Amino acid sequence: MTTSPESAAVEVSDLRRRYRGGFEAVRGVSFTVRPGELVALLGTNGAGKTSTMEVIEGLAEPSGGSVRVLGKDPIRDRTTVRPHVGIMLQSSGMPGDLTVVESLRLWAGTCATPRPVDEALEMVKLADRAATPVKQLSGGEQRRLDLALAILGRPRVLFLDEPTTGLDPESRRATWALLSTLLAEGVSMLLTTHYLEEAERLADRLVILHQGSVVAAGTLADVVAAHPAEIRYRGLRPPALVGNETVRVEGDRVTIRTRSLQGSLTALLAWASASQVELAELAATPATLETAFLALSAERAADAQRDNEQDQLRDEVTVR
Ligand SMILES: Nc1ncnc2c1ncn2[C@@H]1O[C@H](COP(=O)(O)OP(=O)(O)OP(=O)(O)O)[C@@H](O)[C@H]1O
Repeated sequence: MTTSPESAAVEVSDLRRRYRGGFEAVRGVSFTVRPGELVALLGTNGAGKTSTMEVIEGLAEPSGGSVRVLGKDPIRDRTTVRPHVGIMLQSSGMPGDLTVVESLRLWAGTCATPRPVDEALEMVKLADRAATPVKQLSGGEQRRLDLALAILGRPRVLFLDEPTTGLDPESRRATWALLSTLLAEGVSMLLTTHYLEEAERLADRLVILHQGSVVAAGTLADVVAAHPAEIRYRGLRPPALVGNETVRVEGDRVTIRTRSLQGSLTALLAWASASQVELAELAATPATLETAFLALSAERAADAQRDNEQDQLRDEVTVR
């Protein structure tokens, strides 16, 4: 199966997924994974990441919109697409009585051009656990076996659902290094994670979901640039600085949010020096993915509360 180099590895257009019972978990999601890039799908619990992934992986039908993997429909064209795809679910579901090496051999039998099993074991640093029954693996070792199974068939596209959950910091870094190597070899990846550092390290682009919709997307720089930096200190309220700040004062705690960190900080220090004001515990922090993510969640919660209050008001007016 060939695709032209510029065609997308994954193309998701206006995807919708409604569960039996009527709940719509995915509400018009669109994004692209280009060849050789890693896109991280982020969002709070229940945002719709797994619901989206399952449709892309061909494990569930969409109720609207479309998904293409290597230009094909992952369900209708399953026999063409599946040999080129590696999937790491939240749990592989391998029988617990099989050993690690038996699991890999069993799975290798389903792949067209599998890697040697020993190579896959080395790649995830599980060679010393080859003869261990799967049910005796630790949670982190189980996750590494899941990854070995996903990469065994030399996939062109990898779907990774929380690949480093439960891994210790050293194993997490080893997994990041392995994924970086595969990316450099041209493998395309779509990954979900709750570890924002993982997304910062690995992702070429981010897609942030909230209640089934995309609320932010782009490179890390794009997503973070949409959010202000913060300056905090204890002391007096400052005058207007460069003009685009918002200032919050609680007791003697001052928080300034600004889109021009250098300009605001320079003006603040100049004022403090000229007025001989002390800025105790002064700290300046640029926006990070974490602050952007928390701000997006807080904005959406505030939107939901406002909608709720408006609905209540409307109901009260209707009753009267
Ligand atoms: N089988 C189902 N039937 C009905 N609703 C479901 C079903 N599975 C998931 N949901 C709902 O769909 C929404 C999205 O769930 P999903 O598992 O996709 O979220 P997620 O972003 O992967 O969350 P997490 O980070 O907790 O894994 C949630 O509100 C969830 O309760």
